[in-house]
Amino acid sequence: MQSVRRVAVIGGNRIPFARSNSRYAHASNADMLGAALDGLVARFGLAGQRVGEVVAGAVLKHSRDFNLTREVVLGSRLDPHTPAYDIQQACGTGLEAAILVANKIALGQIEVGIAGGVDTTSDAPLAVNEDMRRTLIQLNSARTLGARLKVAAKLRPLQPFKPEIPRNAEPRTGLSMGDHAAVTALRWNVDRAAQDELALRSHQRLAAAYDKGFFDDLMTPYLGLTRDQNLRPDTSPEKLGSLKPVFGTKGPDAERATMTAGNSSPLTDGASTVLLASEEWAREHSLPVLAWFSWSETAAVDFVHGDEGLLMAPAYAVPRMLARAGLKLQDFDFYEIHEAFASQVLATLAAWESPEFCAERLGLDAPLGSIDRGKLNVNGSSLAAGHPFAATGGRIVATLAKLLDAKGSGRGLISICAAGGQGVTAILER
Ligand SMILES: CC(=O)SCCNC(=O)CCNC(=O)[C@H](O)C(C)(C)COP(=O)(O)OP(=O)(O)OC[C@H]1O[C@@H](n2cnc3c(N)ncnc32)[C@H](O)[C@@H]1OP(=O)(O)O
Repeated sequence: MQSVRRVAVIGGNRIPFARSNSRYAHASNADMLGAALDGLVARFGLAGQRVGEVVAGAVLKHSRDFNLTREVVLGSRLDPHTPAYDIQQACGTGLEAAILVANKIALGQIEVGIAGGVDTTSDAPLAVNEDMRRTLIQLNSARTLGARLKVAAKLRPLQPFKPEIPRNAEPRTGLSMGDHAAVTALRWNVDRAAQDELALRSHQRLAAAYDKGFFDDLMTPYLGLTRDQNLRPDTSPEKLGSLKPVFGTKGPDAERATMTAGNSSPLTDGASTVLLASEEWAREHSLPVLAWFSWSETAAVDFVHGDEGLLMAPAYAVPRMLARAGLKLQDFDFYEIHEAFASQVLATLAAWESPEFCAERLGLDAPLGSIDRGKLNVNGSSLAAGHPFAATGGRIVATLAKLLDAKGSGRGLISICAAGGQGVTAILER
């Protein structure tokens, strides 16, 4: 096997993210991923080229989209001989796709690849209920009129019309992501003011990045949007402070609920793509390297039987990755911690500062310590940009790579929590 090679992040392209049921209400996952990919192909002159692999995914997708990514590639200007496939690791999908592509490049299996992700909650796959589904399948395979009538007789009036609507909830607990995060917020004493402050900063920083033109070469306008629709440059501590809690509002701790629509990421539609390549490929194509994709780690927590917290897996993944890379938590110029909820970011930082957590859960002699908050999500994150689940990883990789390129040297940490108690993390270097 070939020895490990350096993996270059060449650039990214996404479409502006839209609020659910708004500007992209009539766009499908294929439309949006196609738009993000078309922009990437145009930006890097990839039309007609056979790329080693395209890996992407969607958390919510229709059954017709069994290999959404391949369909999107076939509809793109890439050479149709480009292999492509879907993966799914909830909100970690986009970053995990980048890790898969990076690993193949590192091992010399491919020279260049594209990672991506897309999601829409506006076009969520509604299914008919279980009884109706089975009956329809039987009806379709019944061979004679008599057999069909027999199956059709099983249909009860109105019953067929009760759909199964996908819920943003954990199958094993029935709790939403937000309600899980609310339990963790209490466990780590994350207060409301700190969450609102993080949210405010996210909006201010994203707005400033747009004003500076930071996203000009990372984004393609789509369906009339040129900026993320959720961005509220005019939000204020007063407005954020006036919003009512929406998660953790039931049960004995309802009075202590702190999570609102302002300090939670919104339901969002959007897509992103990232171009990764070997150093040689970048040189041959005269494309500059923004950053190197150097380390990654995933972790999972037992949120069903244990008290680790559904969205706390990055708190475990990052220290493992640091140990392998021989780095300290403070050895970074940028920290990109996905803002699923402000409370999730703050609980993760509190865990790394906690001597008890670091000793008992991570087996460390000393806590990881605190980070320079000025280096955290410097161009905003999901609270302001929105969070189309599988597209968030690509947004973050491209953003961080460009930040490192602009700085000229340094290191950035990516941390993404995901449903199912998983966390996907990575390090980019320049
Ligand atoms: C691993 C992971 O990433 S887990 C995360 C997965 N994602 C999720 O779970 C999504 C969580 N989010 C949600 O479910 C929804 O967005 C909710 C429940 C938080 C909010 O939904 P909605 O109530 O539809 O949100 P909406 O956008 O209407 O906001 C509610 C109100 O807050 C206001 N608001 C929201 N954000 C802000 C802000 N930053 N500043 C000022 N006002 C705001 C809105 O204007 C609206 O006010 P109005 O009622 O006067 O019109």
